[in-house]
Amino acid sequence: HTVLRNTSEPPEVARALSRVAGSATPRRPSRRTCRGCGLFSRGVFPAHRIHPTAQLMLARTRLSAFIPSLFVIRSRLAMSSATGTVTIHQPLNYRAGARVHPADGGPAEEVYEPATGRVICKVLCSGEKEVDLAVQSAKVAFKIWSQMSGMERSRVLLEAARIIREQKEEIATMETINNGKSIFEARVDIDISWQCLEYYAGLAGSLAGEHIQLPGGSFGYTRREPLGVCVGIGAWNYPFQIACWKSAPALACGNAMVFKPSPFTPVSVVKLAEIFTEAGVPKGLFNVVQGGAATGQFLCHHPDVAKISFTGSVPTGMKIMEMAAKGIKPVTLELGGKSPLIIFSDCALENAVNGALMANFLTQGEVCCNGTRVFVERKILDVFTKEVVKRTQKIKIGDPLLEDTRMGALINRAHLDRVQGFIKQAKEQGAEVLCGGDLYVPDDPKLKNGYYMRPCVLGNCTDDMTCVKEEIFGPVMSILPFDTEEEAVERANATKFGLAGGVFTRDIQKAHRVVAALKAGMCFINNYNLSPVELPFGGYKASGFGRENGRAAIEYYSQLKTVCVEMGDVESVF
Ligand SMILES: NC(=O)C1=CN([C@@H]2O[C@H](COP(=O)(O)OP(=O)(O)OC[C@H]3O[C@@H](n4cnc5c(N)ncnc54)[C@H](O)[C@@H]3O)[C@@H](O)[C@H]2O)C=CC1
Ligand SMILES: C[N+](C)(C)CCCC(=O)O
Repeated sequence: HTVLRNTSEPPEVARALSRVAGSATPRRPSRRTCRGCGLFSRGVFPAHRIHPTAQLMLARTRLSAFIPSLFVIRSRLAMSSATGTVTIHQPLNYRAGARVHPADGGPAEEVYEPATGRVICKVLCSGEKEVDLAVQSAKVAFKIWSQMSGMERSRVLLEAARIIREQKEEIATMETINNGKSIFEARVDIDISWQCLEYYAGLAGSLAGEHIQLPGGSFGYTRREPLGVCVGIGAWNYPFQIACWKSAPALACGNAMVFKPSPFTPVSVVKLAEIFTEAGVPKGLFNVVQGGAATGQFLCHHPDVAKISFTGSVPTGMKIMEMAAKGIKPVTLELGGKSPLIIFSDCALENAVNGALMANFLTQGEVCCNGTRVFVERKILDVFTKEVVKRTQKIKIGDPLLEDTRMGALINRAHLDRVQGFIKQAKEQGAEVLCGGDLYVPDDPKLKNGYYMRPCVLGNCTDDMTCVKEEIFGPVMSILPFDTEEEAVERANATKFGLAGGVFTRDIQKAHRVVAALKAGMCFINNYNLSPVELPFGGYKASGFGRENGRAAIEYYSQLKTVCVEMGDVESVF
């Protein structure tokens, strides 16, 4: 019924695509078309009657009208998977369109639920053979996917976005259980994830080259071509979202992907792989290999990998770049930060306080672009600090699956200890703990072994303190007074990092002047930590290079071919 396209690809892709196309283009019945399938009746079937085969279509439509209510039930079930109850038994690798156990690999590693400290599953780290199988499976799918038009790829990505929306509650719940962030935030992450797929679905159909006239009627043109099999390596703070930020532009450009999440958060990305398959990507287009550094190294060294996109720490980023250099592979590096947030005395105070909380305490402070160095103009230092402390003390910590929780548990015991170590050192170096910083033990007995701490505000800070220089990746804000704009900008830039920065002021000229002077890839004026997928995101200096999101990401997942066409004769110099 919905033959909207050429049928040169394998039947499963054709079937999936026509299903997608069919559901994406509802047909309005007209007097001369069949009310069921929308086909022109050719007079054989009177307009008021329904084409017999279309009765099946109508039944399907009625069924799909019923399906949303099934999803509501499913979502409610997902929501009932309370903290401390979930265990995962399914395989966590995904290859050639199915969950699989790795063909080889190292020992199994335990995966925790940060809210309770319980083991929710074990992850089998993939070895060289498994990595190779995943790359080979991606290569096969790449041959099909890269030949499809942008519009065809767009339909599949839109369908994947739709399925994510539909399963949002289930995915967000899993993300909360495995990462420890509040369900409130996890839902936002999943929204940003499907929006990212929608955005690149929108761009896929418009990817094009140029036509350039040359003398004598000759001409040249450029083709924007995919790179091949891309590797995505993710951090644990935004497991599902990072996978979408990488796979959406990669797939829109016609690439295949092998993704390795952090071994701390292996769960939700396999769901994404299943959704891509359900949406109609060729089997093997998006694969998941689980594991840590060793698995990552097999991926980076693989000769058939065309590109590596990495999100993680600066030290690992350096290693990735070294490995990529050996194979002349392009890399995108989204690394850490120690971003400045500059609050001028002419700001709207309440907005600035809200901004400072947004800049520091999302996802328990485990956010790369956090504005953890809060420079406050001395004139408002006291009032600002007092208000920030008051609001920080009110943040509701606890069971991340509860609706009113705003801060859950940190990723694991080792990381919690590390953050605690930074606070201890800050005190030794002369900083004053204005609030929080201590461990938090919830009343609920099942949460006793979770990794909670109270969000912390540090006063009396100076630029040379470790807490001001190093990325803590926890809920710790350092407040630093300043007197002049020049001083604030200079101190803001005095860091090896350059991921983000922010300014709060009512003076628009000052706002633009200051962000223009900040050496950072992502700047905010009068807000912080928003993530519109339309805007490019990425760092300067040690925070990495390449961009995710926005049109800019297309550059990093495609390459340009130039074709020079001679319309005359060849004039040889020989
Ligand atoms: N700029 C950005 O967008 C973001 C940056 N980050 C940064 O990530 C860090 C926290 O995340 P982590 O997972 O602890 O970072 P990490 O660098 O330890 O690990 C990141 C990923 O790299 C893998 N990996 C580790 N060693 C490897 C190696 N030798 N070869 C290949 N892969 C390897 C890990 O298994 C994981 O999947 C923070 O520094 C944070 O700032 C986190 C999120 C976003
Ligand atoms: C979504 N946002 C802006 C809060 C953080 C994104 C970067 C990261 O993965 O840490």
